[in-house]
Amino acid sequence: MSSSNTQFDLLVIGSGPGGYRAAVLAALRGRKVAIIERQTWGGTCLNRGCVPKKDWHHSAKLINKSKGFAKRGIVGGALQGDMNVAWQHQHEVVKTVRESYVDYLQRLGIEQFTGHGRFLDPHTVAVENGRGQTQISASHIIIATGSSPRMPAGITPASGRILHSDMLFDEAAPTGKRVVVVGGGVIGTEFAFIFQMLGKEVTWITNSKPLSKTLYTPQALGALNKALKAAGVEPRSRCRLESAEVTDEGVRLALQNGETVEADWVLIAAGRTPYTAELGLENTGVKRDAKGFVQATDYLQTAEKHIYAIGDVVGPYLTANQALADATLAVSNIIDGNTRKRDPLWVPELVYSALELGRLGMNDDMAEDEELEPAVGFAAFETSPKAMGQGDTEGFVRILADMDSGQLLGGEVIGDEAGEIIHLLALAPDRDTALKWIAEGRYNHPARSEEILNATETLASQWGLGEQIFG
Ligand SMILES: Cc1cc2nc3c(=O)[nH]c(=O)nc-3n(C[C@H](O)[C@H](O)[C@H](O)COP(=O)(O)OP(=O)(O)OC[C@H]3O[C@@H](n4cnc5c(N)ncnc54)[C@H](O)[C@@H]3O)c2cc1C
Ligand SMILES: NC(=O)c1ccc[n+]([C@@H]2O[C@H](COP(=O)([O-])OP(=O)(O)OC[C@H]3O[C@@H](n4cnc5c(N)ncnc54)[C@H](O)[C@@H]3O)[C@@H](O)[C@H]2O)c1
Repeated sequence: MSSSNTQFDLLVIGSGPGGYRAAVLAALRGRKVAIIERQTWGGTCLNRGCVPKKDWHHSAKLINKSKGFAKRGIVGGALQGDMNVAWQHQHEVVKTVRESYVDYLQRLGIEQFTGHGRFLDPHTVAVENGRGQTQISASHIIIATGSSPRMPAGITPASGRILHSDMLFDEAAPTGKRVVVVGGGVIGTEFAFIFQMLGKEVTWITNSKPLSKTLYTPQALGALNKALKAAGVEPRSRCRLESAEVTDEGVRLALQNGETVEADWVLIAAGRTPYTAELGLENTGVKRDAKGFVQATDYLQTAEKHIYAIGDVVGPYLTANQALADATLAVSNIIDGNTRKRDPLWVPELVYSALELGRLGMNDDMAEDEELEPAVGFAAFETSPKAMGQGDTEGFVRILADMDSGQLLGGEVIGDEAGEIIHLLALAPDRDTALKWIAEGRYNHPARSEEILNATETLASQWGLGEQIFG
């Protein structure tokens, strides 16, 4: 056993978007920081989540768009996908990003420990790897250990055949054309489209309508369904997977309605659970809830005042965007005292499928529940000169504002580049003046982002909010 005598200001356990960002922010503010990672640096998001998924989504979009290339004068026919090459491409991208992440940590003087972190007592964490144990002490500790895939009861993963999303990227590309995707949540909705575009024959099994548990409006989900259908992807809703067995030819899946589906491989996307295995929380006062999430206040402080927890391990909002927002908040609360509360509704959420869907803030039902009167500002991409030139006019911007004050209540951006455009709503200095800020902005023309301004204008022209927003 070796032992580090170094005392750190901050120790971060886990190097996903939450942990990585927290370490960087604390170092930028002059703190002495250490970070521990048990697996691959960068966590789920970089190695087996957002980053490789976006790489594939971009390829899927190009293939989908290529159906309309001929009428633009781009000849050669529609494009086709190759999953093996696509797998290699994301792998190279992830490797390059990972190297630059590790390099940045080094340049900031953040001490990196590779191994499994386990609390020995509330201020000491042991890092264990094949070479022995190091003990690290710190005044403050952030738990950022993320989550892992959940398999439905009785279903066991099997390499190349019965996969969860981690296996998709941690193992070689699965082979075979007949693919089943199980789950109508975010991963199911994204990968059913991606696999279909990469040349697979996708059967998509969902036990409820896709994304039905999210806050997207019926209009947004309707636009997504239309785009999925046009791409040849349709869910078989009200189907529940009961069992999956590996056969000589692939997998055999039994559904609750009595049907059997044969395929080469299946991706199971049935949710994720917080990861706190062997973390030694029993040696601290940190508590978990009934689902295993680490309990933390709105300041992200646990029952041990010097231990904070962020990202997926706190839940219930399992996005990199939330983990990044949490990191900013936890570091600020540690350094400046508890001044900032978690505000998940205002962290943008995105889905990358046959359409990009982005949203933040309240939806109509939530606004009405709060007894607010929402005015709806709307602009469709079908009249955007940029979108027309791109031949990509699906989708819209929809903004909710308070009828009296013009305060921003929430918004949706549906369509290509939603993940970029949504920042105009997310970065406004405050919600009272957000739409004024948009109204007074300077824009590049023609651009898809201008539809945010056009939707804001309809709040004035149709709802009489001209003075509040443009005055
Ligand atoms: C397929 C897929 C696609 C996704 N796409 C998106 C997207 O487009 N946009 C988005 O916002 N979100 C996306 N997500 C969600 C996003 O990846 C997660 O919400 C995010 O990674 C959570 O960040 P985190 O820092 O909390 O934890 P993680 O990224 O899970 O990182 C936690 C890290 O802690 C390490 N760790 C755990 N225990 C220990 C220990 N005891 N000692 C040392 N290290 C430990 C783990 O090895 C891991 O590297 C996606 C997820 C998946 C699965
Ligand atoms: N773009 C993003 O931000 C992004 C992308 C991917 C994943 N994520 C996060 O990762 C997490 C995990 O994603 P996910 O899609 O696995 O989870 P999810 O919780 O979003 O959806 C799981 C789905 O699986 C269904 N399901 C469960 N058991 C089933 C069964 N036996 N048969 C059929 N369907 C079944 C559920 O009804 C649900 O629709 C989510 O919380 C999500 O926020 C985010």
